[in-house]
Amino acid sequence: MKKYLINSPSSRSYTQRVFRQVHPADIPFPSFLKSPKTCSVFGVPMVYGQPNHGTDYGPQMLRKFGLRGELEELGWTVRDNGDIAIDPPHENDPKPDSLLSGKTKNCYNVGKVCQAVHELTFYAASEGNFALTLGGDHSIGAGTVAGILKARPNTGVIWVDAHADINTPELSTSGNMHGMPVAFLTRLVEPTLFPGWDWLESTPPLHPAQLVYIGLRDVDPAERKILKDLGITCFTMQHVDRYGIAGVMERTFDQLYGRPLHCSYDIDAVDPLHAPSTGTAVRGGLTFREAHYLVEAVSGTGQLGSLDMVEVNPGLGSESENKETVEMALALIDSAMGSRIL
Ligand SMILES: NC(=[NH2+])NCCC[C@H](N)C(=O)O
Ligand SMILES: [Mn+2]
Ligand SMILES: [Mn+2]
Repeated sequence: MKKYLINSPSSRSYTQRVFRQVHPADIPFPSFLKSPKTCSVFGVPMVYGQPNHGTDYGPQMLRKFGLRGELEELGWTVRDNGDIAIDPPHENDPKPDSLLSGKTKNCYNVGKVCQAVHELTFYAASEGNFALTLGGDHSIGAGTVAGILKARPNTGVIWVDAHADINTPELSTSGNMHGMPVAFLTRLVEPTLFPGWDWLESTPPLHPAQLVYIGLRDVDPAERKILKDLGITCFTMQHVDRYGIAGVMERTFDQLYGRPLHCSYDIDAVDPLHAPSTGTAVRGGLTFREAHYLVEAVSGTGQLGSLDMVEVNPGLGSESENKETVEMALALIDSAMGSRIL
């Protein structure tokens, strides 16, 4: 019998491995990745899913702070595909019928960027590569996850975020599309109603049972209802308090057992004390160690095949805040890719 209840007794299998494994060499190699282990890196300097400048500097800053060298040190063959070209939205871009579909800022632009991104992650994953996507704002998660699902349809998605990003255009109060990718992925939204999004129909929908949230603490009222109606597993910050991050990870792996894993890490899941430079910071987030343990545990399952690091905005804060945020994001990528203390 499948267990989706967060309080169900643990199957232990993942957990035992998580605690046994302390060295990257001990992490079991996912059967769906080729050898030598190869990481395809995609920069997606996207800003049009939200109102701030600066998320477009995310990819180049992560590279500048030493991404490639650190991945290579962890034993990865790195294929850095550079940044994808993103055209700004144009006033002649097709617009959805607003009566039918509510508010979507830059709908066509975001859709087209996600289409390009889904082709990249699909291709990388089909070749047996690890797909590492550097954002950019979180609207691109609709693209990364859709492409991964096309290549590995039974993938389990761990959405690490202060926010649920599951607003539908109808219900969104901001109209910012970085608050909507999960609604598109789970098909709460009919892709053909939205110009730029028809390609999504060629990808498998994300089933609610394939999705787990960790770190939530700022959920809109309409999102709360959706999460409840769909029965999506949410580990809010209150659950982190209650079970501890290790308990949350155990429960996550119980639900997603046996699936390849994708982790979509919004840096705003981390407490603003450690990652202040992000557009929608919310206090009361993951501590430095909780944020790391989360990805160490995911990596320790030996099932992680793709990762997004998004919403790093090195243009928002002071110089030291920006540096701290980029360093935090980079350290989290390292942990997800196999870095351990000992
Ligand atoms: N990826 C993010 N940081 N999303 C923030 C979303 C905030 C809010 N729920 C909205 O829909 O606008
Ligand atoms: Mn997000
Ligand atoms: Mn967020």
